[in-house]
Amino acid sequence: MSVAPILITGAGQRIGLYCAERLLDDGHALIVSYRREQEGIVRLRERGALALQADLSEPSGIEAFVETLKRHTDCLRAIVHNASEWHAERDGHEAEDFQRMVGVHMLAPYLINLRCAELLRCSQPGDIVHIGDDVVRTGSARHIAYSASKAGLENLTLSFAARYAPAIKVNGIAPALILFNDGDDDAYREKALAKSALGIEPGPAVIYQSLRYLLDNPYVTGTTLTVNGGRHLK
Ligand SMILES: NC(=O)C1=CN([C@@H]2O[C@H](COP(=O)(O)OP(=O)(O)OC[C@H]3O[C@@H](n4cnc5c(N)ncnc54)[C@H](OP(=O)(O)O)[C@@H]3O)[C@@H](O)[C@H]2O)C=CC1
Ligand SMILES: Nc1nc2c(c(=O)[nH]1)N=C([C@H](O)[C@@H](O)CO)CN2
Repeated sequence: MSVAPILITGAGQRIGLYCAERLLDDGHALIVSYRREQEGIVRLRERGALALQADLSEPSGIEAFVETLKRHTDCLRAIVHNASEWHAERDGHEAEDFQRMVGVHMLAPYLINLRCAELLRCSQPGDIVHIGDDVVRTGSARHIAYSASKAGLENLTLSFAARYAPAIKVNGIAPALILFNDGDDDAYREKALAKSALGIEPGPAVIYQSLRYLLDNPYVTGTTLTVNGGRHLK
């Protein structure tokens, strides 16, 4: 097992949980953040991961998480910012949702990157990976605030890559449809699949392949990998 742990946020379910398990399979020590205690977190603990509870939507929760993290480690191999809230515009909740998504998608990566760069410098190299969204390329009529917050995250990739080179590489992954949600009906699924040239729901392995590439490639920084099935071709 490699000594310096990898931190992945939002690892309680779906893509984050899948990538956390694959990192463990590949012999990495692992620290995860979660918001709700779920079966996936129990399983990660059983496999030796350190699980830290955190709500990353507000400054106090983010700072408390960083303080707890630093009590458990003084070295990190990588930080993967995966935690995310995906809200369409909701009447009467626009400002609250906007602030929450800017919090989770921008403020949390911003503060964690600033506060934890010292931990990453013990690894050669250190890596930061932001999980964004291909929707940044076009915007979204139904997820305006979500798309804008992910656009901000994509810009953080450029700024932190410039600030932290050469000791730390900073990159992004911009997925389009990877995994449907349980409540997605057939009509929604058919419409979503038709938006890409490849027309499939690929599942989380394609995100882990992208994460693995970024962790293993010593000559890539300031880059956002598009993993969108060719949506830009339609
Ligand atoms: N699924 C897809 O098809 C696509 C996903 N993406 C991006 O990929 C990443 C993973 O997607 P997916 O697995 O679907 O994500 P989910 O919607 O399943 O959410 C991932 C995790 O984020 C955590 N989270 C949400 N809000 C907060 C918060 N305020 N503080 C701390 N943690 C929080 C949740 O924790 P808990 O469960 O404990 O509440 C959840 O486990 C995300 O960044 C997403 O935006 C981009 C495009 C497509
Ligand atoms: N945090 C999340 N972000 C996103 C999700 C999700 O389930 N959780 N899902 C999508 C969709 O797959 C979209 O890409 C296609 O409908 C986007 N972001």
